[in-house]
Amino acid sequence: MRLPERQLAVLEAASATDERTIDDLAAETGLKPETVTGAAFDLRDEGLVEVSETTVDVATLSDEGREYLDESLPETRLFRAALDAGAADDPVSMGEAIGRADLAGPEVDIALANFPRKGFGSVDSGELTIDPSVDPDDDPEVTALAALGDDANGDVADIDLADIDVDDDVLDRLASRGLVEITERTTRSVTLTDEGVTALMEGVEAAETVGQVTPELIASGEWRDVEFSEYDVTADAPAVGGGRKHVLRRTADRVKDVLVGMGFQEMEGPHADSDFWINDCLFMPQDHPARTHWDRFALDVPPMDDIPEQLIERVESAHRDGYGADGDGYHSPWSEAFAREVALRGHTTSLSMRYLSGYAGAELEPPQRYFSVEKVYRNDTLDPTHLLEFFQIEGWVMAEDLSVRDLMGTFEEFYRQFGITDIRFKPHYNPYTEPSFELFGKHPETGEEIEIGNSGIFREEVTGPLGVDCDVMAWGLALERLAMLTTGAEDIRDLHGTLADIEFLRNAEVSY
Ligand SMILES: N[C@@H](Cc1ccccc1)C(=O)O
Repeated sequence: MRLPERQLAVLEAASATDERTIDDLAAETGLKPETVTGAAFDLRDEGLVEVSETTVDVATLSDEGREYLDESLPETRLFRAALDAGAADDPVSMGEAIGRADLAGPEVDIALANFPRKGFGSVDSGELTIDPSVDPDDDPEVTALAALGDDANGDVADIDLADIDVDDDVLDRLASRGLVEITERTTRSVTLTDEGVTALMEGVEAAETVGQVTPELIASGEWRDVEFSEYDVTADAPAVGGGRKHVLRRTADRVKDVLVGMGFQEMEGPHADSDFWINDCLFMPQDHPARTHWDRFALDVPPMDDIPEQLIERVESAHRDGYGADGDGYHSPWSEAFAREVALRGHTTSLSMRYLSGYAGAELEPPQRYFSVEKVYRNDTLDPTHLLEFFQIEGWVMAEDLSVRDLMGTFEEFYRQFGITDIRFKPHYNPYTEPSFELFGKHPETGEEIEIGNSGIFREEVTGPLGVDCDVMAWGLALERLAMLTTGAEDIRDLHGTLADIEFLRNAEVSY
């Protein structure tokens, strides 16, 4: 029989009568434990060994536990200091006992909490009394700490809980104090089967195998002749957490791919923009509540001066007098100075305005499709579905004769690419679109309908002054909400920010 070298080494080191652990075999063969595990599973598949598994609870002292093992628990030190100060006879002041015990920082609270709990004595109006019948060396927590720290070299080690005699309650207490950590450990052991013994007696030869293809093997052509070891995808291996793109960034990339695939071009433009592009072009009255300070991050910078004069005039006239023959304006104040003020954009519809007006590039002839996936800023209150900064998926289609069916069909097609087929529409109001619709999607975990976007067909009061004389349907969708639907995250703050769970970020998938 021929076996790959590592399998042969494990086979020879294994015994038919003694179970040998992976660690033993690794020490004997000089192979890494994960290599031995892989080889053991291969040998098992060939019927040459048996692999058994046992799970044990092991305890390890934490750094703090180790420290107390060397220097005594804070409450023990407090007891001794109080005893020295005569607290067995008369109460001593807490300050004096703490000073004598040389307790500092958090140790003081730890000592004062555990001292009465253990019946060492009492703490009353700033004074300590001790119970002289107590011997702090009999404290079961102290004995347990000593048992856990006691390995042959006096080093901290993992101790199999079955090997020591420590009460469960005491152990739980030490764990809740953060002095020991209890974990489950699986140990695998290997024994030769009859077939394994027979194979060894008949003689096994080592076949040289290659674990990994290298550029050298390919370049030299040697790969044709070597024998490759087989992969066992079920074998244990250390997890490698490599760097990867953030799930939100990957979702954004995916959104861009989908929209480009649907024939859209990407827009770009400034995060800090004039109120003109953010609001005035959208026929948002200047005294609209959302334009006041509580929704807007105003910036203390000079006003924006390079806005086309004629466009300003047309927009102002739409606000004051309305657009078209039967137009009726807002009859509310309109100030050019306010229009030129700069703020962080609260939506990326500012980019749509720049492009539709022809300011961002060429005059556009229908049909056209544009999008952006960019950050927006709102002075909202943080909660599970709101952040102060988020990504908006902005988009619009310019064409002759668009209808609500085009709008709905576009969203159905877009969300279908993410496996979302049950979006719902709700009539809505925006000052700049008519009709308007909010979009809702069902959260995969909670079943709740969450708002995922806002959309509509731009009013003539918007398109007219921009110089567009056909239909434009448009939307702003929330990237984070889409990611909540695709990843199942229930709180937007689980997706990014300081609360996000690193394991979630390592493993979250973006659906394709
Ligand atoms: N600007 C809107 C989205 C939207 C864009 C274009 C048309 C209609 C709605 C929002 O932020 O909610």
